[in-house]
Order: sequence, then structure tokens, then C-alpha cells
Amino acid sequence: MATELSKIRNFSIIAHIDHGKSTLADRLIQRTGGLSDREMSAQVLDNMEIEKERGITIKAQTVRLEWKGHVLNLMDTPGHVDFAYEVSRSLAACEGALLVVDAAQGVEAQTLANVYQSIEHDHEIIPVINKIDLPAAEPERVKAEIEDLIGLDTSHAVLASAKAGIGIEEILDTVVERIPAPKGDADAPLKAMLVDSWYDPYLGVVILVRVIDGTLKKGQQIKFMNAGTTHLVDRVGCFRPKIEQLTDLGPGEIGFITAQIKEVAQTAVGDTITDAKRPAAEAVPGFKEVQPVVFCGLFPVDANDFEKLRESISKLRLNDASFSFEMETSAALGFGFRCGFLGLLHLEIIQERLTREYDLDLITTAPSVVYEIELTHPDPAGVTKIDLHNPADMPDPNKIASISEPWIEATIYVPDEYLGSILKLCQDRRGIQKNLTYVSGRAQATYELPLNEVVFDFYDRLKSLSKGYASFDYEQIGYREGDLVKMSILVNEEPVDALSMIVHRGTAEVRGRGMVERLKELIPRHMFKIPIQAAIGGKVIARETISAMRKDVTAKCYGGDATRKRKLLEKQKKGKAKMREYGSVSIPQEAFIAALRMGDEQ
Ligand SMILES: Nc1nc2c(ncn2[C@@H]2O[C@H](COP(=O)(O)OP(=O)(O)OP(=O)(O)O)[C@@H](O)[C@H]2O)c(=O)[nH]1
Repeated sequence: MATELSKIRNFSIIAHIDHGKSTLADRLIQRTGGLSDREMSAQVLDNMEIEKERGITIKAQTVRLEWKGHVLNLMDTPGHVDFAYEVSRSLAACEGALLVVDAAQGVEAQTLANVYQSIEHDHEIIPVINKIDLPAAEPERVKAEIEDLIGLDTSHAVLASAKAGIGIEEILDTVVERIPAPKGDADAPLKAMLVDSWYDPYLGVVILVRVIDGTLKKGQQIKFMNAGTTHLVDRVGCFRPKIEQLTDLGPGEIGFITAQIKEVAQTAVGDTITDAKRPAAEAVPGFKEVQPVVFCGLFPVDANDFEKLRESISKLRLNDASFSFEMETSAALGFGFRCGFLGLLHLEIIQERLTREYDLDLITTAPSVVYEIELTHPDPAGVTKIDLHNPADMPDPNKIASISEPWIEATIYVPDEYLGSILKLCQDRRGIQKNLTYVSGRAQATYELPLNEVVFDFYDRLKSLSKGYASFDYEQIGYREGDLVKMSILVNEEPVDALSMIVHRGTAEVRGRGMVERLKELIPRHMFKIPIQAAIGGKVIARETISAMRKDVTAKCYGGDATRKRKLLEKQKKGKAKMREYGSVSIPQEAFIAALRMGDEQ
């Protein structure tokens, strides 16, 4: 039996990292009887290892709580701009949010970005001042900050300690009292939003849904309106957080279904699920196809690991449809894969999972966006326009009529005191200012920026220049022609294709200089001098030289006693496994990754 609409409350938790979101979620689950103390010992909401370590929720999870005759659905949301679309769908599935703020730390940047999104979804927001048990807690000051910075009324704020279990019941009561019940029509044709999906080894693809109208039942033939596919629902249920099977989900309810779907790729977040026989007239608005925007090559350090890499990537892809891959060969790096990601954090997460969970040593090539190239003459296949995912495939410059690159419109919120350095950052990245407004000590800047200038380290720079206070959101606004060139990096006169990148002519020199300087530090000395050059076409734009090892150093190294010598050899052998040979030069694996971090070039 579906829950009566008036008894449902759907909400999410907005919090800055470490302000206590997971601890509070665990408490709410515990207080409403979801799990025993022993089961609570491990935090339940953030259940992936990497999420725990990075403190970032990647996949949304939802738990159903029972409180005083009401059903409360608590939805966890990812907190990074790479996953902005998933966040927007999770928020669209709720009517309210708890805003958790550390009573000692106060409001922080990331909180703001998420609060603004939540406000955009017309959410009822309940401030929760957490960690009031701390001696440094200043709940009144933090309340005033919430009023000033966000403009939220804090007269209903709850003072809590998730750790000590203070204020938990009051939070639950306030949710029931203040967050509006969802609206929906039980008699209308089924209309539900696909909020999230993931692959479970036992259940297959699990789909998290928010029902808007009608009822979703076990045994029902459903249709995905955007994908156009039909499926038979074989399970309906919810998480408490343990799986509980139900017969149906009514309007306003959040739960999961399975429908013998094998791949997450068949289930697009934001798609509308309807009854195949009696479909809804219109889909849920706001559907967007997420497309990878950043591409890079992933190669095994050890060529024998190629098959293992293929298997591991395929497994990851089962659970993450926003990531794409195809085989690639590189003169220097051998066989690998060209992979597409939602952003740099997404790239790092995948790379880290491959390294850690699948025990693979990888080389990552320079991340790149997709360029559109217009050719002067049709190629043999009659094609005049190509999408370039890989700088290595760049056609000969005299065959290119024009190159266009993707642009974004970025919205940046930043406290006044950091505005100057943020504006400079945007300017340096070829940004075009569109708007600048001030609201109570806080600036909102809108910039048009080439995505290429943002994928490297824009977000990190933004955060470090503003001590974490700036927040950033963006959307793509199409392609624009640009004066773009391919910059090659040559080590000992040999081009290293993994390090070549497409850059704007105006920023090429700065980029090139940064790169060769960094490589100079990263490549160990050899017996001979090694020139490192950045070049556009035949023209060198930056150059450094690694001087040769001094004779006496080597003599000393190799002159020792037998044990020392053996140890040294072993060490070298180990080191070798992580080196790449370029002609006669060995480049350590870390050098690739480190060189690509643009760091503090400005
Ligand atoms: N003193 C005190 N510490 C708390 C309280 N709530 C949470 N903590 C601690 O604060 C730290 C962060 O808590 P989490 O619940 O992991 O925070 P989070 O916001 O989920 O952080 P991420 O999962 O990293 O995003 C942990 O060490 C908690 O034990 C509280 O009410 N009082």
C-alpha cells in the first residue's frame, strides 16, 4: 500500500565536508529504529571506500525513516560541480532540506553553493546548528551568519549534536512540521523521475525513483520516456537502510525498482518512467543527457596489464554510465584507452579506483576537451568536420580551416575580499565578464570561459585563492572558434605524445614554460644532458635542460660493497617498473601526472 501523500516528507541534507552530515544521517536512522547500535558502528550513508576517504558522496543514497506516523525519505546528494546534474535531480525529488552547519566553524563556501541550488528548487530549509557539544561552539553567532549570508530565517533552527545525540528528535519533529508534503495525483497515469541508478551484483541495475503521479507496481510494464525502452518491474522497495520489498510506490514516494536491466547506461538520470500501456502525456521537465566533457588516455605502466585494464574499465563502466572509453594506441605508451569524464574530479576518482581497487599502475595523458575542426578540403571519406578528442590525432595545421572549442558560462559566488584574485584568475583564463553583482558582502560574478581553461585546475585554484570560500557552477554554452594550436613536448628531441595538448596561442608560452620547468624537476638526471622543449609546429617556445650526472656521483654509487650494490640494483629494478623509456630517457610515471597539474603557473 502506498503511503498517504500528507504523511510523506522528502528531504536532503546540505552540509560542508566535516560538519557532520553522515553522523547526523546515522543518528536519524538510529533514532527512527532503522538499525541496531552494532549495525550503526560503520557509517552507512557514505558506503564507498573512496567516498569515505575523500569525504565526498559520489552516488546518492536514500533511506526511508518512520517517525510518528510519517514516512521521511532522506536523500543523500553528491557535492561536487562535476556531478551537478545528478545533484539537481536529487534536489528536484525533495521538498526540503536540512542545512547542517558546524557551530564552531560557521557557514562555509560549499554549503552556500548547495543552499542556493536548494532555494532554486523552492525547498523549505531547516537550519541545524550541529556540534553544540564543542567548547568552541557559538550557535548564536552561526545563526546570525546564516541570516546574513544566506538570508534564511533561523527562528526554527535546531541546535544539535549529532555525536552526543542532542536535538535529534527535534530535527525529526521539525521535518514533519515544516517541510511540505509532496503533491501528486494517484489516479493520473504513472509519472516518476529516475533519480539515480547503480549496479548491484545481486540485483542487477537498481533504479532510485521519485513517483510524481500514479502508482509504480511490481509486475508493471514501464516505459522510459526519453530512452524509449520498456521493461518489466520485478522488484519495488525502499532502503531502511536495509532493503525492504514493497508491492508499490505511490505519488510523492521515493524508493527503488529493478527491472532486469543489465547496464546502468540504459538508465539515464532524469528520465521519466511511465506506464507502457497508459503513458503520461508529458515527461518530467529538466531531462538532460550527460555527456563526458573531459577526455584523456589511460595506459598501463606494464604493457602486460592491458587486458586487466580492459576488464577493470568495463566493470567500472557497468556502474557509471557517464564515463566512456575506447581503445587507443600511442607510439610511446602502447595500448590503452581514451576515456571520457564529467570533469577532473570524476577523472581522478576513476583513476584512483583503477589504481586502488584493481591494483593497476597507470599513466594518464593530458586531459583535453572535444574540439571541432573544420578541414580546408574534404578528407578521403568526404568529411570536412571532425570532433577531436585526442591532441595526438590533430590533422596537419595546413589542412585545418578553423578550430572551435567548447565554452561555458560560469557563476561564481565569492566574498568581497577575495574578489580581486578571482577576477584575475578568470581574466587569465580568457574569461569574458558578463555580470557582477553584490549581495551583503558577497559577489556573484558571471563569466564566459573556454572549457579548456577550466578543466585543468580552475576549481582548485578558485578554492585556494579564496581559502575555500568561492563556489562555482557552470553550464556549457556551445562552441566558438579560437586561435588554438597543438603544443608538443619534446624530451631529448623526441616528442612525448602523452604530454601534447591543445592550447590557445595566447597562453601557450606560459603553459609551455610551466610544463618544461616542472618536467625538469621530475625527470631524474641521466648520464647525458637532456633538453626538454615545448614546441608549436617546428617552433620551440620554451626550453630547459637537465644537466648530466657528474662522474664522481656515479662512481660513488657503483663503487660500494656487494650488498650495497645489490640493494641498489633491486631498488633500480623496482624503480624501473614505474618508468617509461623515451628513446634513451627514463621518465618516472609520477612525472606525467605531476607535469599535467598546471599548479601555480600564475
Ligand atoms: N563534537 C562533535 N563532533 C561531531 C558532531 N557531529 C559530527 N562530528 C564529528 O565531525 C567529523 C565529521 O563528521 P561526518 O559526519 O563524517 O561529517 P560529514 O559532513 O558527513 O563529512 P563528509 O562525509 O566528509 O562529507 C567526525 O569526526 C564526527 O565524529 C557533533 O555533534 N559534535
